[in-house]
Amino acid sequence: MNVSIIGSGYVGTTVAACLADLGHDVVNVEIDEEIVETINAGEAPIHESGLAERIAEHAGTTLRATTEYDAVRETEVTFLCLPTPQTDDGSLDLAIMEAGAESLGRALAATDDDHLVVVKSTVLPGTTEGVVGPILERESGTEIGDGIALAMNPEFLRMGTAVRDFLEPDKVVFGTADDEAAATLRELYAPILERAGTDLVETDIREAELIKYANNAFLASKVSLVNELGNIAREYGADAYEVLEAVGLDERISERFMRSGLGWGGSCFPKDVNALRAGTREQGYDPELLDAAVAVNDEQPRRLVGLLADHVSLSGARIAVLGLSFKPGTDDVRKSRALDVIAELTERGADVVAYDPVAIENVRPDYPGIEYADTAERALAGADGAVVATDWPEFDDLSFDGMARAVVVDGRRIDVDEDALDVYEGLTW
Ligand SMILES: NC(=O)c1ccc[n+]([C@@H]2O[C@H](COP(=O)([O-])OP(=O)(O)OC[C@H]3O[C@@H](n4cnc5c(N)ncnc54)[C@H](O)[C@@H]3O)[C@@H](O)[C@H]2O)c1
Ligand SMILES: O=c1ccn([C@@H]2O[C@H](COP(=O)(O)OP(=O)(O)O[C@H]3O[C@H](CO)[C@@H](O)[C@H](O)[C@H]3O)[C@@H](O)[C@H]2O)c(=O)[nH]1
Repeated sequence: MNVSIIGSGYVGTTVAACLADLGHDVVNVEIDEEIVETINAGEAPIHESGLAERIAEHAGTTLRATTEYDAVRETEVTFLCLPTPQTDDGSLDLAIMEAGAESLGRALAATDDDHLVVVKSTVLPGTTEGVVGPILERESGTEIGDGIALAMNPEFLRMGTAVRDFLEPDKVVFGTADDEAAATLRELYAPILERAGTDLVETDIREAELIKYANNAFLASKVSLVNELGNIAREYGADAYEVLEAVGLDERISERFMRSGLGWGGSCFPKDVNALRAGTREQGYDPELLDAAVAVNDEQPRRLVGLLADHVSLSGARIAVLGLSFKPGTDDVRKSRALDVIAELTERGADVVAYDPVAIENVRPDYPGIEYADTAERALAGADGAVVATDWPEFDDLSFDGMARAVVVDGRRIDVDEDALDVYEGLTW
């Protein structure tokens, strides 16, 4: 099938390379010329395991990139993989989606061929039919349902495992308004759907939109609940990891997403939970549980620094921060809890020296006032205290010998020889 993908970021690039790998002819439409050139040169614009090989194999044959929206006319299906960020008040910002839909609609005005437009970006219920659809109709001069069909196909991939998550998902969700659109999506996804273990959910567009938010709201709230239980465990002098491992043996609960500590960050959970909270309030409903999930999450970095302050006088102290990315396996620092830890430490007068195996250059421009080390050992050398903010595997069994005083507060439960330290505090154990 001939497919176009609008936007070539984490989602768009992954989906394009994987669909090419499944045998489709794919064109990426992207406004960033550097990304376009990178893909056309057979290279990956982002780092994701399994992506570079796929782009190298298919670029120039069944995968290409362009800045020209006209390319969509050579295809039958277009996926919108554009960013849906949050505004300053936390609500969903649709400006980029609207601009993309306008360009797509204008490109489709010059063809009479039937076209299926699939929203893959995360958007609140009603957006696909209430915002994207009308823009497409206005710009193309074609009515939805009479030449242009609309669908919503949310994406559940995680950063760091994007290719595997796309090709081997737990579920695929198609939100469609007509049988033909659903049939097209089934054909496009056939190899993925044939895989044992992939559930297909076929529903209406509004439900598909909400499934994505409900999924992220559930997972983020689960981690916040796990963190609250972790905080409670600590009050009782119990080990939250032992407690929650046992709790997770109940199949109704599941052992996954049970790691308590510093909380959730990244480019999705914070913005999606906030968009859902803001959108829901507009509908007249107070999402109190989601508010509480955010409040618990916001408190964890302060709790971590508070624990350190019990042992180290922070003003003028040299404090090593181990890990900057929002989770291991990525250089993404968007809404990383490590940044909240740094802000809190700095506010309390500490001199921060930070280390991360890959993310330093993404932090440096916004935090020029702190020191950066090129190894964990160098960050620890002479430090009065250390905090673990990201559970990078290389922090397991790290030597803290070089510290002025080995005071370590761990927000992620790494493997540590506690006996070799002066003080070891776990945030939730
Ligand atoms: N990153 C994830 O792990 C993930 C997972 C599932 C769903 N999502 C959702 O998918 C959507 C896309 O997220 P992302 O992380 O891929 O975003 P991203 O910021 O990584 O990439 C978006 C790309 O779109 C391009 N772009 C912007 N305006 C454009 C325009 N008018 N025309 C063409 N290209 C344009 C940008 O240059 C950028 O390369 C969001 O709604 C997000 O919430 C993200
Ligand atoms: O037990 C856990 C699991 C996760 N986290 C934290 O939660 C955040 C998010 O982690 P993860 O879900 O692995 O990362 P993302 O790549 O942001 O993926 C989420 O967000 C994507 C974008 O919407 C969705 O597609 C994915 O399904 C969803 O897992 C990170 O800060 C993790 O450190 C914990 O603290 N404890």
